[in-house]
Amino acid sequence: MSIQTDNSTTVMMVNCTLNCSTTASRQSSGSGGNDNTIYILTTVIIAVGMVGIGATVYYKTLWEYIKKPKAFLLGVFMQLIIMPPLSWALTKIFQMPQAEALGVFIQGSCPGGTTSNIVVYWMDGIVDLSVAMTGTSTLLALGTMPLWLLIYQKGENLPHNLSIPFDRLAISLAALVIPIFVGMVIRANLAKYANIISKVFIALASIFILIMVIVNSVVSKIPWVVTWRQVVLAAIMPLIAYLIGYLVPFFPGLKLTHKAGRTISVETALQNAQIAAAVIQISFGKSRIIIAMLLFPLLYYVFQVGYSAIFAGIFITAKRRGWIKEDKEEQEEPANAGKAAAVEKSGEVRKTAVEKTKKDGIENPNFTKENDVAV
Ligand SMILES: C[C@H](CCC(=O)NCCS(=O)(=O)O)[C@H]1CC[C@H]2[C@@H]3CC[C@@H]4C[C@H](O)CC[C@]4(C)[C@H]3C[C@H](O)[C@]12C
Ligand code: NA
Repeated sequence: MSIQTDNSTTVMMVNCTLNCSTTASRQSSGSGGNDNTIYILTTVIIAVGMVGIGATVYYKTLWEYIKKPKAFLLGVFMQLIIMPPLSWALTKIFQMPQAEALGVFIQGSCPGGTTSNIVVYWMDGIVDLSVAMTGTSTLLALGTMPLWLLIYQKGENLPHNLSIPFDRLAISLAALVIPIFVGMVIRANLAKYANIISKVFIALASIFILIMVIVNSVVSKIPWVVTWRQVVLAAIMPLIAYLIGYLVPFFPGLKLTHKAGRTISVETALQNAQIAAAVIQISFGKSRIIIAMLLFPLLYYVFQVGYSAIFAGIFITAKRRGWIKEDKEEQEEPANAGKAAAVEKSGEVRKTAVEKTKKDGIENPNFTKENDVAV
């Protein structure tokens, strides 16, 4: 059994090596001349958001998470090792037709979405940890994505050579790492402005990403063919990912905090939909079967952001009403140790403020507020 396609596409796909992937993407933009503009605009907006995210990250805290890598490796493991087989299993359970199933698997084998950093910020998770996980999973995806897709191609007997858009994966990585670095430099050197910059930039990016989702979807001339299986899978896949991402950290030996669990949960569920769309467009841009695949990343993106908004809403409300109290164990998070160390080092804050920071387990943005008050 093979994917239904026309001969010219098969020839193109077979001949298509890594080098021609850019050409293929240019050719495929016939189906939507605005695709490159859309891509560049979206990338710039995300980069702006990532400067904001970077401005909440204190380099020492980030380093603490990388030095004690239990939580951060678990997130990367969930993202790169658990999600692909999970997506495969779901396509089997729902007996998805081959082309549609491939779209789902491509989405499942993608690295963590950069949107996770923003969601973790709204959800009062550990942004530093999220940044470490997204960065690492995007970097490692340069290797794991081709590997998973190769395994899938062999296992499912697919006739095509799937093209991995290494250039776009690299751009995705750069658009993540460089702006976060810029933001971290702001935090380290202009601590007074870091708070306002992070708030404004993250808010701007959140609003503009939403606008982009709507505008992009309308402007691109993709035929809107969606099957019920795609909708069902896009609806349950992020939900299952959220659930296992939340439960796994409670595994007896792991002893991770609720906050870390929440962060890993978001990181597991939020997949990079842009990369998935790029893999599909570059590999199948000229083929009619692209219709059966391309809308899945859009659906997945809409659902993952939708769930995130709902969970963040519930969480924030529960916290405001005092239904949720962070555990005592939260104090032992390396984040707080790092922040407390930062406070001590700055020497501008009285000992009591240090104690309070430790006690409350305050996150970075608040820490500066604390700092400002105390100075
Ligand atoms: C704006 C969104 C991602 C924003 C974001 O935050 N990106 C960071 C990476 S991450 O995804 O968070 O990890 C992206 C994610 C999926 C995209 C659709 C995919 C199908 C289709 C492809 C066509 O070429 C253009 C129109 C099209 C409908 C696309 C519109 C828009 O571009 C969408 C919604
Ligand atoms: Na992240």
